[in-house]
Parts: sequence; C-alpha cells; structure tokens
Amino acid sequence: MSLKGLFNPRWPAAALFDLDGTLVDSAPDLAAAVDDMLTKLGRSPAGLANVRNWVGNGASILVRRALAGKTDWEPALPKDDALHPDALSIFYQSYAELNGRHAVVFEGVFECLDHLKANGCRMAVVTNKPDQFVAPLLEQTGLAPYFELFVGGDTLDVKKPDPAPLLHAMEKLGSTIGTTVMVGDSAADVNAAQKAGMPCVAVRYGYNFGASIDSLGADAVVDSLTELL
Ligand SMILES: O=C(O)COP(=O)(O)O
Ligand SMILES: [Mg+2]
Repeated sequence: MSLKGLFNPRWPAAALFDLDGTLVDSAPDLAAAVDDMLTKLGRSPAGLANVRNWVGNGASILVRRALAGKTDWEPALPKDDALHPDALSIFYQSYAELNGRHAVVFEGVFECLDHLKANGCRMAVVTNKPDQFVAPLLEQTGLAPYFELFVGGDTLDVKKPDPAPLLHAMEKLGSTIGTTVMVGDSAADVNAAQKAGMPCVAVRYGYNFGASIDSLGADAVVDSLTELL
C-alpha cells in the first residue's frame, strides 16, 4: 500500500497512535524510574540505553526485564519473581513523580496530527503504558487535545500485541477496519495491527526492543511522521 493511499485527504477516517517511542520519547523518564527502583533494591542502575530496549510491553514486563537485566526476561528467576511485586510498586511511585519530566514529543508528530485533524480524522492513543500515567503525559506534552480517547495498558484484560485494544479504540471512534490505521514503533504494534487486519505504519526512530522495525511487515515504515503528509 502506498503512503499516498494510506493518508490521502479522506483516508484514514481514524488513526490509532502508540505512545512511548511513537509520539513521545519517554525513555529518559522511564529509565530514571527504573534506576531509582533498582537502586532502592540495592542493585546497580540499568541506564537509558538498556531501558529504551525494555519499553513496549507495559510496566510489569519492564520491571521484570529490569530485574533480569535483559529483554528476554522469561522465565523469571525465582528470586526475581518474589521481588517483582515490591519492585513494581516502587517503580509506580517513582514514575508517578518523573512521568513527563524529560519527555519530548518526537519531530514530525505535531505536523502529522495537525494535518490529520484538519482532515477530520478521529484519533486515539493505544498504549501499553499503565492507564494512570497516560493522561498526565498527554496533558504535559500538549498532545491531549488531538485525541478523543486512549486505551491504556490496563483498560482491558489484554495488551498489545493482542489486537483487542486496537479494535476497542476503533469501535469507540465509530470507525471500521477498512478506514482505520495503526501507527507504532514496535513489534507489539505491528503484530496487533496485523492480527486486527488493520494497516500499520511503523516508525524507525522508536524503541522496538532494540531491533530493526523494517522486516516486521508493516504497510509503511517511516523515519518521520511528516513522510505521511
Ligand atoms: O510499555 C509501555 O509501558 C508503553 O509502551 P507503548 O506506549 O509503546 O505501548
Ligand atoms: Mg511504543
């Protein structure tokens, strides 16, 4: 599918956007919260370069990865498993303080959202980020006015790469499979869109667990959302 076809003036009717790594570079705040949690548990900090690669499957798995020190965290070590509830609770407290502090909206995002809004496109955020952190981050970054709703990591019982959060947002927007597009930065987004039967735009500048996004089968892969205009 050509980029022109994806974003011609009357299409899409609805667009679903991933948050972390697609709209906002939130990794510095997430890394600060992870490192605060690790330090409080008497461990060494993980650092931004590692934490960037651990974002995208929600806070619980982010904390499991931090305790394991690697992206492929499973199966959790028994001692890490026992530590996980406390670690998660420390992370939540810390991230509640740090959320949005160093977060930056990626280049091209506002231009793309302005263009879509001007063309009557209805928009939602579909993120694995815990619900309580989503609205504050959207408010702080100036992104909130563009979106009619968000589906967060605990809005439903399942998260991306399950297609349900995308389908839920699509239905709430009153849109359909043929007129909705998903935009994301990771395999969780591309796989969810594919399972939903929805076209997907992937951005190269995001996190994607440290891997290239090019070979996942997204309908378009871009370096900036301005390429869609
Ligand atoms: O993993 C997270 O917490 C958030 O990730 P997402 O916004 O990229 O879905
Ligand atoms: Mg993401």
